[in-house]
Amino acid sequence: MFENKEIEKFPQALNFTPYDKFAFSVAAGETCPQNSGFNLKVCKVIILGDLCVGKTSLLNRFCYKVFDSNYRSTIGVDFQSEQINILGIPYYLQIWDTAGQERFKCIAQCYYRKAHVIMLVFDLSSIRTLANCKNWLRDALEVRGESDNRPYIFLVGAKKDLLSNESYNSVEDLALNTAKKLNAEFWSVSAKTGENIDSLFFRAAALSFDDDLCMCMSEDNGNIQIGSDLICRGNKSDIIYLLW
Ligand SMILES: Nc1nc2c(ncn2[C@@H]2O[C@H](COP(=O)(O)OP(=O)(O)OP(=O)(O)O)[C@@H](O)[C@H]2O)c(=O)[nH]1
Repeated sequence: MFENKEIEKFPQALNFTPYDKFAFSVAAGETCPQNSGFNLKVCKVIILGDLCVGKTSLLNRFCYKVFDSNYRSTIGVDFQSEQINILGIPYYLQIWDTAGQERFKCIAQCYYRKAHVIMLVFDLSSIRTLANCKNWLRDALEVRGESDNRPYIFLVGAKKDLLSNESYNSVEDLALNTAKKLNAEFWSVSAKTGENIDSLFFRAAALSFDDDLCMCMSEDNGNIQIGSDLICRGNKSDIIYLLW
């Protein structure tokens, strides 16, 4: 069931049985047995950042594979739901696009709660918008409920197509520095060319999916279980590694 390259990286995969594949489908809720204890969740992503940095374009490129060079400011908030498949397992990304305009901030903040992923977007060709990312993150974390987990943070440099290699390299250093301070992963993307857009959202989904799967699996004497179903022998981190 696993590719040779995966087995090379992870020899224990040889011990996995065809039942494992079934088990992962069960984990996705396709034929979820009663009391399996697994409830597949949606990954909530919120996209934040200054006016006109490219938030809506990011969403449109990922969900509709289109790019529009005309600018229409977002009013309040908007959202799209996108299904992706991870090893054949359906998983949902609920992506919230917020307005960069200050006057809509209060409205958008109502939607920040329980986010699994925060994407802080800045325009690679406007360094000022990078500096503001820390404020967007501060505001988003402030409205988090006490029981909410800390979301995964992505610092996303948009409009990469507008920069020469030389200017990109100097912005990248600054962005990496900022990402480190914010405990974020830095990604540079272009909604115009599509560069890195799918990879960015797949990465966000993968991290969130890992968490969901980890929560639903239990480990007992080297047996991995979902609810009362034995799915394989090994340990949880090995399985997660195999999935990605
Ligand atoms: N060249 C280039 N232009 C882009 C890219 N992404 C967005 N733009 C342009 O930048 C402008 C603003 O893009 P939007 O996606 O609307 O920006 P936004 O951050 O959603 O703006 P608000 O909704 O007002 O906060 C538009 O004219 C887009 O066409 C990109 O990757 N490359």
